[in-house]
Amino acid sequence: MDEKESNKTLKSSLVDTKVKSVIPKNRSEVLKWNGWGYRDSKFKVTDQGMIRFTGNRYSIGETDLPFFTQWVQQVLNIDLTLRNVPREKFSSREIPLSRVSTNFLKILKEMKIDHTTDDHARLLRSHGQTLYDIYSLRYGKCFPRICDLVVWPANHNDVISIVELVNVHNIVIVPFGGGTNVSGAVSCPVNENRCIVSVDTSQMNRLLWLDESNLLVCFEAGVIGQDLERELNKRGYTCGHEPDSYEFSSLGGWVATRASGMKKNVYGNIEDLVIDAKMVTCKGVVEKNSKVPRMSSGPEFQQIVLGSEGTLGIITEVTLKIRPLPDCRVYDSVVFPDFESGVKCMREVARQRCQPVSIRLMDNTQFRFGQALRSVENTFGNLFDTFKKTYLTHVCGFRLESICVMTLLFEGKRSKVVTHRNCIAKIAMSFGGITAGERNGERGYMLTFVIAYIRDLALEYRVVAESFETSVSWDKTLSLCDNVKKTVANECNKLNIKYYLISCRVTQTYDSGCCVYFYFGFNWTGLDDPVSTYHHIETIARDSIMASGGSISHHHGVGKLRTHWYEKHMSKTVLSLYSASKKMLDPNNVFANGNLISFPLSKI
Ligand SMILES: Cc1cc2nc3c(=O)[nH]c(=O)nc-3n(C[C@H](O)[C@H](O)[C@H](O)COP(=O)(O)OP(=O)(O)OC[C@H]3O[C@@H](n4cnc5c(N)ncnc54)[C@H](O)[C@@H]3O)c2cc1C
Repeated sequence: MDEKESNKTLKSSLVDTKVKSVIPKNRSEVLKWNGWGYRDSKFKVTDQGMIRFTGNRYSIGETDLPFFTQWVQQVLNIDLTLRNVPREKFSSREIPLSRVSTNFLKILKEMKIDHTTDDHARLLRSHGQTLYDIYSLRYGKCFPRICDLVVWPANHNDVISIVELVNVHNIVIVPFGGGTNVSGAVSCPVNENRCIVSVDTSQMNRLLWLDESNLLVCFEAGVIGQDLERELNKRGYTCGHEPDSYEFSSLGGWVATRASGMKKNVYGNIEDLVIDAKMVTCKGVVEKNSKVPRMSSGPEFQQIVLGSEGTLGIITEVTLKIRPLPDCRVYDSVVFPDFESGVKCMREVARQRCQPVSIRLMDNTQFRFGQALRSVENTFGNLFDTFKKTYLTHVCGFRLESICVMTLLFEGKRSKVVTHRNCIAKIAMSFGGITAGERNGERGYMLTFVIAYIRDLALEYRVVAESFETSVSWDKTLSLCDNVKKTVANECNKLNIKYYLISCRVTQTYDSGCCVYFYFGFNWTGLDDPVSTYHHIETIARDSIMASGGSISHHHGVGKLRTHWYEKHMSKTVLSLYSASKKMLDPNNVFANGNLISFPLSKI
């Protein structure tokens, strides 16, 4: 290496920058306290009875959505004049009192560790984004148990001090990243009598170093996805990890839940991106002592950090692979006569290993739903505009009731993207697919971020909804989708639920299978307890997933919601291995958030 090159490495290695986050320490200044996302962004019904998306953060902002308005009325039989107004906030009387001792608070003060016992700060960090969480905040009772205290470590050393301290004082720790989990992962166990501390990692978000020679970066674990990506983009790089929640979820959360981003085909899932992750446990720090790309040195015990879900320690720093920013991004889309042709095409693309950064397939219901989310001005180029509709139905012989759409995102050098696009188009054609253009592809990806806001509107009009996902081998994909849809439909019929939606999309592909993501929602008019009913049907759907060869989760993790299946589907030896690790790393069970395994470890 010449001197100039080595100086560059040295210079780029010493970054250590505090990142100014889009999300302030007082989260509710910018984020909703009782729903998804930014406070200024939401679906609402105007005085004219039209659904509109507010704010200008997303491209469908500040426009009327007449087709969507019609769609919700027809499919879910929603009466938009009957709004179920959510509560403004809980009174202090409704929020469980903090049980922290004054002595412990005094010690934190002496140690200069930032903390609060404020009611709303504690409440905000005691839930994720499950239907139960959000429904309870808006219409139900406050959670029976919330954390007693929030602490904000400033760095790795603060975390070491906190972990030592809670062991001495027999206090429970729940690590908190972005709070976007959909598994009950940060909720406090109801029967926990010890004091519970939420360790909010958000102030631990420095870019520690960037190694341009080896394409590595090290961030503190509290950095939020969009902040991390912005800091890298400024310097000409990307990490390419883009879960649909990346605007609000944290690096530590991604590692702790084994997250998957939509661009995993090129950049990898989080486990492919992480070179090293420091985790502070009660018995010391788990970390590697070198940042090499691969090692053959016995079982990699350090992997235990991935998917640990806050049960073993606190992740403080993560070293990730990065890539130079791509020259261009190109969207595309393909229409298929039916879901089966689409799945077969995706399977062939995976077999030839020519997936672009992202490839997704929406079923007919989701396709229609996506088309409904357009404004009047935006009709041109849409698959439902008269010309295209006529072409698809009369010329190609497609039926609007069965067509589905594959959306594609390509990144890289322009010339390569062109070749890649042609290659996919050729495969798609052999399965009866017809290219539907960039615009439909781009809309598909933009809607990914906006769809998450719909549930809050739905709740206001007596619709409960949630998503659930799985991974499955290719040979079982179609039957799994079919079985789950039928199971849900049967159960809805049994329960006399007339207006519901169950739809799916294939979101990730692998050599041997894919990830399937379901949306399910129903109009609960006439039912007493919509959340329990939802939970009951989702449980039956998950049983059907497992019986159809699917997994407990592709990326949402286990949390508390899926412990039942985790315990059933892991072998006894695996459970004993986890139990032994837990007892060794956390002998006092201070990381007692109750994720993964719900029964006492002594029973294993
Ligand atoms: C709209 C929406 C879209 C989503 N899309 C995706 C997606 O595309 N892909 C995907 O993988 N997931 C997705 N999720 C799920 C969720 O965003 C991920 O699980 C995410 O990784 C959670 O990160 P977080 O920072 O919000 O973690 P939190 O919700 O704060 O915590 C999740 C778990 O991780 C633990 N944890 C957090 N930080 C640390 C730390 N530093 N050390 C130790 N443990 C820690 C917590 O204790 C908890 O057990 C989505 C969720 C929503 C609501």
